[in-house]
Amino acid sequence: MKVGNLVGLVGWRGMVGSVLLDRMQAEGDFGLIEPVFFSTSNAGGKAPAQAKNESTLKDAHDIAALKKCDIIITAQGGDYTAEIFPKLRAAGWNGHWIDAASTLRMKDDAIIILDPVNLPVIKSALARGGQNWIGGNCTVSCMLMGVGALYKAGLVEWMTAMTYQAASGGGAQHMRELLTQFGTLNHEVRALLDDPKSAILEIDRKILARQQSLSAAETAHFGVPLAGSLIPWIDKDLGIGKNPDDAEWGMSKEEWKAGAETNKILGQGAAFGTPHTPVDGFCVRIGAMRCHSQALTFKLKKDVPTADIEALIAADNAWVKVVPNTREATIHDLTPVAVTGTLGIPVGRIRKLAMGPEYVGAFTVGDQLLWGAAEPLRRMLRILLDA
Ligand SMILES: NC(=O)C1=CN([C@@H]2O[C@H](COP(=O)(O)OP(=O)(O)OC[C@H]3O[C@@H](n4cnc5c(N)ncnc54)[C@H](OP(=O)(O)O)[C@@H]3O)[C@@H](O)[C@H]2O)C=CC1
Ligand SMILES: N[C@@H](CC(=O)OP(=O)(O)O)C(=O)O
Repeated sequence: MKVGNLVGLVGWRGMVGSVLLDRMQAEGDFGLIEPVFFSTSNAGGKAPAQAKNESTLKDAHDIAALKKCDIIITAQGGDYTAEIFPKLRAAGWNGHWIDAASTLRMKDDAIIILDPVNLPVIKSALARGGQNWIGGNCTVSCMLMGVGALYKAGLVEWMTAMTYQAASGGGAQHMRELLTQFGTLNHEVRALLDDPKSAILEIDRKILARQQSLSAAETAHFGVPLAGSLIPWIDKDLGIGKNPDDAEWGMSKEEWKAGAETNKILGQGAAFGTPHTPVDGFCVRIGAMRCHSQALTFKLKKDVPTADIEALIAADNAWVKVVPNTREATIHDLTPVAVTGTLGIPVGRIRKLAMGPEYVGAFTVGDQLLWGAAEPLRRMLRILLDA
């Protein structure tokens, strides 16, 4: 059945929502829909420029107003989803819910959307009457956009991902806090930096002293200094399982998502214990702004020549780009600075590892607000409108 085009937008003013609106504008999505803009804080206020007939903001808690929409896209956050989604469904709404938040991701009736990787999974759920379409974890989505080809080819026995995740993953306030910390540290040693004869160990000592004395207000969001440091834990502590055989033994929630979501996106068993490809590693917050980077190690099911691996990856989708494994290409093309604000997903450092011919390393970078959050949502909208 043809899906209607009355589209409710919730969370459009936030960081993810703003990136989403920009992309929808750039791709002409607003020409295909009748948008209705909602707000949790400013109902009755002026809707943004993309509004057509509905020029004022509706109340994002008004179930009756939400119920009129054929499709709702939300980047408002998990608390909003947890509160509103069950009420809407309980009120009999059977429209399509497209969501950036993780709340519903692992529900049986939800599909994690990343169509360049799992269009068949999406199409088959749509044919079965699926209505809940949830964006994946940013790190997982960026990783699969880069190396999904190896999974699709059935080559992966297992994979580890060691991540270098940007401040934006925590939200806008985390980005501000990181930059403020950088500024504070720079200010601390400014005079010494300006003097070419000053001693570097004196600068280092002052920086460390300032990092260690940052106040609670200066570390309110990350909890500890991030500028000039790193934090090897992201998202909740899942705690210690009942016994060491528990798959979740000692994992952070971000690390758990790597295995659970990768397998669910691919349409394989999502839970540990069901047939799945083991994916595990360590997730680390670093002082980048909005690109997540990852060092990947694969154990392949067989020895595949490096050139064939590169060719498979390069041919997988329109956004992935293989970066030659040279110093020059790597330092210019395989960094957050090179990738930020683009949909490009470079994959480089592809090489066989010393452990044996089936062991392959790779490094990939992705803008976590684009492929990691906003882009899969607007592409799902287009899939629904085209259905
Ligand atoms: N940040 C990320 O990397 C990712 C986030 N997500 C999901 O998206 C959700 C939203 O994330 P994010 O966009 O970072 O959250 P934001 O905090 O930027 O925005 C969320 C909402 O906060 C309200 N808000 C209050 N003050 C402001 C302000 N000064 N500027 C803008 N909005 C404001 C807005 O709602 P209103 O207009 O109704 O007041 C807005 O929609 C997350 O909770 C998460 O579930 C998913 C993937 C990645
Ligand atoms: N947890 C991610 C960001 C994020 O929002 O993830 P999720 O959508 O899985 O909650 C990070 O901190 O980098």
